[in-house]
Amino acid sequence: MPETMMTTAEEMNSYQIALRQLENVAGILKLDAGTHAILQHPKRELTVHFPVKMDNGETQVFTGYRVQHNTSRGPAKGGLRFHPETDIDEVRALAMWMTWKCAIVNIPFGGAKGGVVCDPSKLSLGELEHLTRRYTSEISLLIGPDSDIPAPDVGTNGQVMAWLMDTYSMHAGHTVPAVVTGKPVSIGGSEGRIDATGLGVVMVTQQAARAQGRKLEGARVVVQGFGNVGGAAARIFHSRGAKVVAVSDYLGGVYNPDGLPIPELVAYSKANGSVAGFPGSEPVTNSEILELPCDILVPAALQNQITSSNAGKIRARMVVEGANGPTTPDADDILRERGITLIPDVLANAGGVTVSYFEWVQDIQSFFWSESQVNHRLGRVMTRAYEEVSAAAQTHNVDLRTAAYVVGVARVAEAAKMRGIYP
Ligand SMILES: NC(=O)C1=CN([C@@H]2O[C@H](COP(=O)(O)OP(=O)(O)OC[C@H]3O[C@@H](n4cnc5c(N)ncnc54)[C@H](O)[C@@H]3O)[C@@H](O)[C@H]2O)C=CC1
Ligand SMILES: O=C(O)CCC(=O)C(=O)O
Repeated sequence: MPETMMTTAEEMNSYQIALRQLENVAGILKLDAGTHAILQHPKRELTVHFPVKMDNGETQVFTGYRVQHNTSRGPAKGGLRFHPETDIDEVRALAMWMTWKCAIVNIPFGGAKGGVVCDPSKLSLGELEHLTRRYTSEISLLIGPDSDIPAPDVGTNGQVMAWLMDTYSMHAGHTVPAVVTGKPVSIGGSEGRIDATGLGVVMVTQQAARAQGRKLEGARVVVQGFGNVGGAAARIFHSRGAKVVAVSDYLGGVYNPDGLPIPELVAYSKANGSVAGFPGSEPVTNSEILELPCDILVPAALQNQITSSNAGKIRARMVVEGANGPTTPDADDILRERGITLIPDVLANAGGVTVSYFEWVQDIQSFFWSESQVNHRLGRVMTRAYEEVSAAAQTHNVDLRTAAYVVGVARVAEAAKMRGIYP
């Protein structure tokens, strides 16, 4: 039985936090005990240990996971993380969050996530390819275009997705583009997928700002994490007239209260492997960056960044969760009490999986859309999801995270009930 209540909120791991969040809405939704119990548990988990021949001739054994949380609404969907500190509970939490996220944006997928315990920055390109191909072979029991479709997450990218697609296709004996999303466009990826998560973050921020009678133009934005999500979000905020005053990556951050020239910063980061040291800016650490004065704070790196230790020091009007799980439940309470609006991960970063859905549809049809078609459809999905979550917040008089869970969990429970799988 998953344990949620034995530990204080700050000591909880990501899976325990995910269970606590589910528990918070079980009462509102009057979930029966059987349905609640089923939603607490991942449907299927696979742990694999697999060898990779390293460049120095030695064999190293890596551990990987693929967890499918729920498939009531469709095939399991979710990213693949390469990170030295990933573990089964992190992957379980991320899989559960995918289930709710797909339901909130109302796309026909369940939730899954994968992980390999490794530091991709310490692997050569060849080692990374061998690791990806071997992991794909090991999880090929589970994945497929009708069953479970991986995508990029922390530490993985379009190249990794290309190797995954190729390995799966070699087993199948023919090309199967729809087995994975976030692929390069040249092999069946979708226009717009690279920027989709960041664009979705900006779209929901714009809606929330409008609802508060504020504008994005001139708003001060701070972004923690400068990868696929944070980098794109910073670029798009900048292009829409917001003032991005600070950004960071795992090596450190940079701050300029007058606004950073984001296109130059992107070029600097590409050339130097980090934003740290960008000329004309002050250095900030990854904890300092969260406490800078701003209108919009976007944590877009990892989990548990905003905790009870720093939530009282956040000086943003709005926190928009680009990352999955950056805020602990205790910090949620503190931010709410301080009147800081929080747009939760399962809504704020759902643009990525939404365009992954579009990619899967295009692959199945072998009929491809332009970037403006993709972005237009993404805008419709994000707008509707934001409106539905806001409406649930008003109806139940709850914060946006609870409201998002009300929408997502209700849809999953309803699908399960209709299929007659659960009581
Ligand atoms: N890639 C996607 O489409 C989606 C990603 N997400 C979530 O967004 C977050 C970021 O993912 P990606 O951008 O894809 O990963 P990424 O690997 O492209 O980038 C991660 C960024 O965070 C930085 N970082 C790592 N550790 C850090 C630390 N301790 N402090 C500050 N920065 C740190 C890295 O230097 C890098 O700039 C994750 O929580 C992921 O699950 C959510 C939805 C979709
Ligand atoms: O694009 C996808 O399928 C999943 C992206 C992802 O891993 C996430 O939303 O956390």
